Amino acid sequence: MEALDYHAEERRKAEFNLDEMKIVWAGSRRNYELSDRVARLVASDPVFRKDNRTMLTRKDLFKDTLRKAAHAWKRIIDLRLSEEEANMLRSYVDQPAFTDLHWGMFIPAIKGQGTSEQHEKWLPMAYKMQIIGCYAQTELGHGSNVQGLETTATFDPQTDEFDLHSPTLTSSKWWPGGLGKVSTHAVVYARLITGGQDHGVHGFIVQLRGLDDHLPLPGITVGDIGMKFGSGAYNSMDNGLLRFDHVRIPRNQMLMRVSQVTREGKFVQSDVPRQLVYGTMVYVRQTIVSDASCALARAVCIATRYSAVRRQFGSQNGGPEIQVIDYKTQQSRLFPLLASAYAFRFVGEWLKWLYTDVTQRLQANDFSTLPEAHACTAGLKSMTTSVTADAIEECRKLCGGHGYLSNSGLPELFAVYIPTCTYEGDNVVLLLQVARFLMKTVSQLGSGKKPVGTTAYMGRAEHLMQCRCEVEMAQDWLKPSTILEAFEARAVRMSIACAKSLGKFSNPEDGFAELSPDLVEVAIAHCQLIVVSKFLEKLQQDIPGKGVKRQLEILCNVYALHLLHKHLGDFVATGCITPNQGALANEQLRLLYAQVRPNAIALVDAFNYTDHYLGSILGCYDGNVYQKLYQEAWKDPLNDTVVPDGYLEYLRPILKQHIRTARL
Ligand SMILES: CCCCCCCCCCCCCCCCCCCC(=O)SCCNC(=O)CCNC(=O)[C@H](O)C(C)(C)COP(=O)(O)OP(=O)(O)OC[C@H]1O[C@@H](n2cnc3c(N)ncnc32)[C@H](O)[C@@H]1OP(=O)(O)O
Ligand SMILES: Cc1cc2nc3c(=O)[nH]c(=O)nc-3n(C[C@H](O)[C@H](O)[C@H](O)COP(=O)(O)OP(=O)(O)OC[C@H]3O[C@@H](n4cnc5c(N)ncnc54)[C@H](O)[C@@H]3O)c2cc1C
Repeated sequence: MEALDYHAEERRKAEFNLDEMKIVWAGSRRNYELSDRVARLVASDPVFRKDNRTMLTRKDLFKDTLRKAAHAWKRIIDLRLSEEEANMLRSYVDQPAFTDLHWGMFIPAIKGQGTSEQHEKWLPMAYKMQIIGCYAQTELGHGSNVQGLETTATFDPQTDEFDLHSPTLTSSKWWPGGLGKVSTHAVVYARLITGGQDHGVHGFIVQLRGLDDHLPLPGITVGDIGMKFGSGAYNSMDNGLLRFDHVRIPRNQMLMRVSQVTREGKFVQSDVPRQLVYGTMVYVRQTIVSDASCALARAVCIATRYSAVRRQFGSQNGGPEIQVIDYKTQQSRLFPLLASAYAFRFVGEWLKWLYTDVTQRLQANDFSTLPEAHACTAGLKSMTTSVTADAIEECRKLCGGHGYLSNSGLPELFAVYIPTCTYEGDNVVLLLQVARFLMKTVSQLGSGKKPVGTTAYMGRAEHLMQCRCEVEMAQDWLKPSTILEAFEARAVRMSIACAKSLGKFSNPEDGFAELSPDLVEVAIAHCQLIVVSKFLEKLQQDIPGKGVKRQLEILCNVYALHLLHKHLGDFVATGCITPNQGALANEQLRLLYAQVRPNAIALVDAFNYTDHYLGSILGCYDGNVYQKLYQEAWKDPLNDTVVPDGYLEYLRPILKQHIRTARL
């Protein structure tokens, strides 16, 4: 007998070819097929079960993580999975683990900052997981201010070694994932000191634990920093603390691509910019943008499917009540998030291209695009994670009371996701980096140096400062060039206004500090422009499949116009549009929501998430929500007994006392 599909009617309404949309979402047919195969592999494996995760104690959760990581590694070896498939498998296992840092930061740090000899020595061991590494940069006293780190690595020419030391309490390494209980090695960031001179922060490969007994090596104190936000969630990760008491490592364990220390103890700075020491962060920020689209898509998939099942009010003549997805307020909260998931997917694709391009240039000693790559990765990491974190919470509210249940999947998704706003660079700190880059670009506008890449629009500042939006009717807002010009004009006008205000300060740094809230807004406007423009560029491509391009055009317009509506103050105050044109944009937005509505379920089906990965009763594919919620409730350990533990000690005496009091 065929299983019931509560969404069948919704699926029939779709006006586009779902299979083709799945390919667009995955990036290519090949990606789709790989990802689909790996997702099913994980979903069908009982070791990767995760429905009981939030009930586990920290110790049990951690052991479960080790078990899953070991099993994942076995599957990767047995099935001879490629690096790409292995990464997919780890992400579908969906449990933060030391392996994220080993593959995601330790190996990239060695690859990006190590010499070829260091690659030859360390990478084969790391690839085979004969050593496991983490990325130990942040300290108890400093995270954002990397140049303020206190751990020292002092060169001793007598022994040809570095002496690693934690001189103060605040110099203790604090937060690195995988450090607390697992890593045998770390790339440690410390101040390099030679001949009494401080050369700033550099990376060093340091062994932390014995490879036979896993015990900390002499001079090393290491442990876990404790429970974090939420149940389950990021508590599967052993974020750690680490102190060095004059730990000795050989000279050749300093990562020496950017600068070197000779046998005599001479510090040599190569032609490579010192910012390359920060290269791993650029790499990870880029991956975080793609991950944002996945997390956002996941929350939106849950909220959309549930909104189609849930009915409240409006029954007529005893007929069914209204599906909550048909309420305009629900649509105006949900559909912009759906559009944002697609928008972040495409900007993530583009950012991956940008990162690959800058990496190839760096290999050829062309460092010209590094500042832009830094600004784009920093800004988009910040913007996409902030939006996604807020969106997950919004999706929880969109699911009403049931969204608050752990088995909706949303509380744990929120808890696991929100630290992305902090790690790999606090989002405000990163936006200020973007603002610096923009102010520098504006200051060079008169110099004849033509802005390129994502700031090319500033080269048309003269036009953008005085252009007038030509929208007269709601449908005029559907013209891509109209949308793009409005976003460009807003970004350039906000930038130039801030630059002018900065010019009033005698000390530019004082001005930057004073105006930093405005500068953050400028950076956000610029990042939103990037996302809108990359979505529009995507639509220039040949996109096959009945109705697929049309749906993407609708989503792109929803994305852009909801931003315009949300930031109407900016657009009107800078004179880019009139209040009436703002009202027309809102009118058009309502019409667009009506066009999204029949396609909503199919648009989230296109993410191709398995029920295992979604981990949500409210978001399950067949929509059989109520029966599953009811069955699940009985699985809670509190329901193992009819009368709860503690009744005799604590409840009964009160109840009896109540009876006695009543009798008095
Ligand atoms: C190979 C297999 C791959 C397998 C993949 C496996 C899949 C996994 C996917 C990946 C998942 C990863 C796991 C996720 C979990 C991550 C856990 C989180 C880890 C961490 O949090 S690590 C710690 C991160 N810490 C930070 O981000 C600190 C933030 N602070 C900074 O970055 C900098 O200090 C700051 C604030 C940007 C700059 O401070 P400032 O003091 O002003 O800077 P400097 O004086 O040092 O330099 C100024 C100068 O440099 C430019 N700059 C700054 N940063 C960069 C950079 N990154 N790149 C290029 N240029 C940079 C800056 O703009 C200034 O330029 P000027 O021209 O103005 O001088
Ligand atoms: C779950 C998790 C995992 C992590 N994993 C790792 C890891 O594997 N390896 C590692 O090395 N680190 C790791 N970290 C540390 C992380 O990178 C830092 O916490 C992060 O970079 C933020 O730095 P901070 O904690 O010093 O924040 P702070 O800089 O102290 O931020 C506190 C507040 O001050 C504000 N602020 C700071 N500077 C400025 C400024 N210049 N202007 C305006 N406002 C400012 C911030 O916006 C924020 O509101 C992890 C952190 C978390 C939460």
